[in-house]
Amino acid sequence: MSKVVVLNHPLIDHKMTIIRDKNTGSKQFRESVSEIGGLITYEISRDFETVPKVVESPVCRVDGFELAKKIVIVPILRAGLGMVDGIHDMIPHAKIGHIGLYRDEETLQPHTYYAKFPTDIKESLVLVVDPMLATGGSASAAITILKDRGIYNIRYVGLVGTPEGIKKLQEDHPDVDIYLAALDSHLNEEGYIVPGLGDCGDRLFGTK
Ligand SMILES: O=P(O)(O)OC[C@H]1O[C@H](OP(=O)(O)OP(=O)(O)O)[C@H](O)[C@@H]1O
Ligand SMILES: O=c1cc[nH]c(=O)[nH]1
Ligand SMILES: [Mg+2]
Repeated sequence: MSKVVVLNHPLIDHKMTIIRDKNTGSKQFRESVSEIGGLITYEISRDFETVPKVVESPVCRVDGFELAKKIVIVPILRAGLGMVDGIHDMIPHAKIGHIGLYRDEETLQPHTYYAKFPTDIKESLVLVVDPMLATGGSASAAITILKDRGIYNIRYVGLVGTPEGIKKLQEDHPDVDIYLAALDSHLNEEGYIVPGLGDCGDRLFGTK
């Protein structure tokens, strides 16, 4: 069974409260989503494998390290895009793939409209990023899209999750560890996370 890590960090909690606040404007919302993406990445990269690397400092030869695996960030469009800059700031050499999915408002089922990945993604550690893990349908479908292409080294990185979403993701993809900034109570009848932060895509892009 996969690991579920709910990050417990004062800066993350502080910024999560900013984005939960309905009075937060779109500029601060966007900036905070991105910054939380960066903070999560710093925390979850503690166990990234490294390999030795020798360099010459201006003074002498020094034994150092570099990341063993390439990293690919795969945001689920649209809302996942909001986390990309913050993650990329932490791992500037990471490449970026994209999966386009939207959730049908009535059935809550995910529909795929786009998928594009770097050519060397199979040898990379893939971070699937999406702020909202609600029913878990979108995250599960995105990971299935990757696995159908032979991509298996995957972690899910989100901001707000629900027990329902975690259960779905763990059942469908027991090999994919789940990292979240917060675990919320439940879904309401419209499939929104309670307390959540509303429609993340709409708040990021001003579409409502
Ligand atoms: O866990 P689920 O029940 O599948 O819900 C979560 C999905 O819903 C939102 O996307 P949405 O469909 O609103 O698309 P958008 O990001 O383009 O607004 C969110 O960004 C997730 O991708
Ligand atoms: O609460 C929710 C659930 C799905 N998608 C969102 O943006 N918010
Ligand atoms: Mg949306």
